[in-house]
Amino acid sequence: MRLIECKGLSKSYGSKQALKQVDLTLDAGTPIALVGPNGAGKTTLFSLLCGYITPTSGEVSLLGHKPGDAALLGRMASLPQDATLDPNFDILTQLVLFGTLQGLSKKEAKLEALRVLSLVDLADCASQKPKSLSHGMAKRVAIAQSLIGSPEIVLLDEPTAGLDPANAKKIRELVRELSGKTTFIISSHNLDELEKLCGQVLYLELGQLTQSVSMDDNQQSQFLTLTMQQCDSEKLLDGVMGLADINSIEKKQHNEFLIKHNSEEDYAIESALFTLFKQNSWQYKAILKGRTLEDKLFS
Ligand SMILES: Nc1ncnc2c1ncn2[C@@H]1O[C@H](COP(=O)(O)OP(=O)(O)OP(=O)(O)O)[C@@H](O)[C@H]1O
Repeated sequence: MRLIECKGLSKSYGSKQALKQVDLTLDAGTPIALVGPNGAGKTTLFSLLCGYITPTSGEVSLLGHKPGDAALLGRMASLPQDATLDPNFDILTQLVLFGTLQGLSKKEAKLEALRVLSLVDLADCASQKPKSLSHGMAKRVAIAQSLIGSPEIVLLDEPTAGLDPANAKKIRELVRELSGKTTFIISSHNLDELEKLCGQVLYLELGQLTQSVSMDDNQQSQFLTLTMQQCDSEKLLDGVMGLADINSIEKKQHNEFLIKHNSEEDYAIESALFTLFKQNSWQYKAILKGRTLEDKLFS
């Protein structure tokens, strides 16, 4: 069964068309990224998938059901960008309530609430009220809430925005760890993060789905992205072009170069590069097989 299917999905707010004829088919698996400039329609698409708003035209289904259908209770969840907690109740009480709304008994809901809080390292805060939490902690509680009942689909809108680097890393690890059972769809502006986490990247622009990029292409493609610590750029461009099986090398940004080659053996190219670096006493920082997500989307 398809995880998510959209056919000709459109949404207008008055005269503003936020989403235009989006056709989309997603299957369960590695996390899927949703990227696009401000105002591209990402939140609108998430809101349609959650059933918070209805389409102007077109169809959308999740696990074979319409958004908001009772059959999806406990099978899909979302972390909205502006998720807020009720200031009057402690964290545990709020999470237990969400568990019981999914059909768990009070006892089961309490165990589940504590389980998801420990996933985000906040079990110690269970009895605290939201006002005593930092912004990042509140965000982690909201992520915990979306994990109640181990849903098959979880939509995360900017899950690591505002989190410190250590906590952002923990959330990425958590998403990776839970990805066998849950398919995460993550809207974010952080391309580095999405590149590390996601198997597929959807690009929305002016309400239209303009690109769907598979990160697995990296393994097959004959590209290397080279980031140098220090080097003479002109000399590097000439030096690399002088190696066997090189089609082109392009400077992408400061100390970052994209190499296209026609060798079946990445290893042969890599070893020729290392020899070149040694001859010139250049230090490299990273060699990535394939192109960066930024390069795939914007060039
Ligand atoms: N309730 C609304 N009423 C009128 N226009 C809206 C409404 N919600 C969104 N829009 C408009 O629809 C378009 C898409 O907005 P949306 O919030 O879906 O974009 P987004 O990709 O999530 O943006 P961001 O990255 O800034 O969060 C924008 O032009 C926005 O101004």
